[in-house]
Formats: sequence, C-alpha cells, structure tokens
Amino acid sequence: MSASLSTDTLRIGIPSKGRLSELAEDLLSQAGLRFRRQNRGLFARVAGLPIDLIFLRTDDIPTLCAEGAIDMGVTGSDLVEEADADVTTRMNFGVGRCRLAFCVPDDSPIRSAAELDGKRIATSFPAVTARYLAQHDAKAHLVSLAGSVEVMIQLGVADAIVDLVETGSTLAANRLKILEEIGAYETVLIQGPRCRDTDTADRLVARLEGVVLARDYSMVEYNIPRSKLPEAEKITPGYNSPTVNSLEDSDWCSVQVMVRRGEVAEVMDRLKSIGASAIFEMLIHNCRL
Ligand SMILES: Nc1ncnc2c1ncn2[C@@H]1O[C@H](COP(=O)(O)OP(=O)(O)OP(=O)(O)O)[C@@H](O)[C@H]1O
Ligand SMILES: O=P(O)(O)OC[C@H]1O[C@H](OP(=O)(O)OP(=O)(O)O)[C@H](O)[C@@H]1O
Ligand SMILES: [Mg+2]
Repeated sequence: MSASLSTDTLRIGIPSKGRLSELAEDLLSQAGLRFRRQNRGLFARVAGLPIDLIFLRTDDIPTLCAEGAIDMGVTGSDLVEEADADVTTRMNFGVGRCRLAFCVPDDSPIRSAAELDGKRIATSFPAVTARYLAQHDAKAHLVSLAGSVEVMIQLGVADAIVDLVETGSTLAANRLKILEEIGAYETVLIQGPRCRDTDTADRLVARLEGVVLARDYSMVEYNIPRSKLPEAEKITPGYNSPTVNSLEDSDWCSVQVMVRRGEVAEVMDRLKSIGASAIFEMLIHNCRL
C-alpha cells in the first residue's frame, strides 16, 4: 500500500464491507489484479498496473464515481438508481441479484402500490420509491431508514415498506408479502464521466469480461465420427463456432467447444447418444474471445 493517492492513476472504488466486498475482491483477483489491503487501510495500489483501489461504503460508490473522486466502482445497480448518479454501467456481473419491492403484511387488504396513497412507507430507497409512486399518481409519507426496514410495520412506524428481496426469507420471517416489484438489480461495474485513464479502464473491462464469461461456460471436448459432425454441431454450436481437429483415424475427429455450465450434463447425454466418445468437461478460469 502506498502512503498517498496519485492524481493520474485509475481509481476504482470497491465495497469495504458487506456482502459485495468479498465478491468484488474475488472478481478483481481473478482478473489478475494483485493487491493487499493492509490494516483496514482505505486504499491499496495494484501491483504492475496503474490502478489504485479505494475501499468505500457500497452506497457511496455511485455518487463518488459521478463526482470524479473515483473513476470506476463496483456496487449494486439499485444504489446507482437511488443516487440517480451520472455514471455509465460498463458491466453486469450476473451476481448479487435482488429485487426492490413494495411489501405489506400478509393479511393486508391493500392490493397495489397506487393504494398506498396517503399511507406511511419505510425504506432505505426514498428516491426510487418517490419516483415510482409519482409515476403511479400516489403520494405517501416516506420514512427514510438505513436498515432493519422489515420490522418497521410491527414498530408502528409504517403501513408498508420498500426493501430489497433476495430469497424472501426476511419477508417470511416478518410475515410480509410482496405487493409490487419496482425492479430487478445486480452487481455492476460503473464508470464516471471524467475517467483519469480510459485505456486502463477498457483493459480492466476486457479482463473482467473474460472472468465473467469463464464463470458461465465450460470447455467440452469429445471425439465423434466425421459422419455425425453436423448433428454434433447442432448440439454444441459453441460461443462462436466449435474447433474441429483431425484424429489419426480419418473417420473420426475431435471437437472442442464452449458450453453453458448449466447445460453440460444434458449436452453430454445427447452427444453420447449420437455416438460421441471420450467426452470431457474442463473448467475455464479465464478467457479472452
Ligand atoms: N439479500 C440482499 N439484501 C441486500 N442487498 C443485496 C442482497 N442481495 C444482493 N444485494 C446487493 O448488495 C447491496 C448491498 O451491499 P452492501 O455491501 O451494503 O452489503 P450489506 O451486507 O447489505 O451491508 P450492510 O451490513 O451495511 O447492510 C445491495 O444494494 C444490493 O445491490
Ligand atoms: O430476501 P432475503 O434473502 O431475506 O434478503 C433480503 C434482506 O437482506 C438485506 O438485509 P441485510 O442483511 O443487508 O440487513 P440490513 O437490513 O441491516 O441492511 C435486505 O435489506 C433485506 O432485509
Ligand atoms: Mg444491507
């Protein structure tokens, strides 16, 4: 770690704690960034690259990026929307997925967000909530809170809440149900309007895209009689197209192809049924296509 921040080095804000903290550090490590956060320090220099990592609160990252204090950041798209920040989303990571929803007690007679007109709503997302209500011609008294929002109806502070829902277990534990969903969100990489070093920013995006793609796909390799190749290519069309190599027995060939992880087992069954042999799945850690 260096003692001070340099003025022309790319600054990336990542969550210092909370559920996105480890996730962000893992993604950057897999993209080949080597850094060490020492003694709860607030920033770390990346070895061999002109990048400084700044450890920040997840919900401050959109604003700090828009203001130019940092150039890029890892945060939730819900927080970008709440801050109404002037930033560009460079990547969706496909993780940290959650929804923002209006919720009411299980036995509530209220059936839509529009019916919340004149009621009290507790939330950590007052801006998104106010915008949504305005679009639905409703006006409510918003109680803005930092957390533990689900308990606010029992505490008598609110008639309804707007909060993040992932598995729904917090809602169930508090006997609440979803009334209406405002939107779906996930972890994103954002970039501010005046980036200090766009070349390094683009290079980082390319690296992270390789990591994200490698998480979604496996490499599948198999041998197949040449006569069955057209059929096999229908089962495994590949990301671009499969790589086909000759085998010593000219009636056979070997195929290498990328397959979505969740589809590998079924693809293997189908390949076997048309006569493929020596079918292997290999995990990809990183790629550049
Ligand atoms: N079940 C979930 N609850 C809350 N946020 C979630 C959930 N799943 C994914 N997220 C994402 O994580 C973000 C919150 O990240 P943060 O780093 O603040 O973690 P946290 O664990 O909620 O921290 P804190 O202890 O400060 O509440 C949300 O804005 C959202 O994008
Ligand atoms: O649908 P679920 O899987 O139950 O997840 C949603 C809950 O998790 C988050 O709370 P968090 O753990 O961040 O606590 P907080 O209220 O203190 O932020 C969020 O605010 C919801 O309460
Ligand atoms: Mg939280």
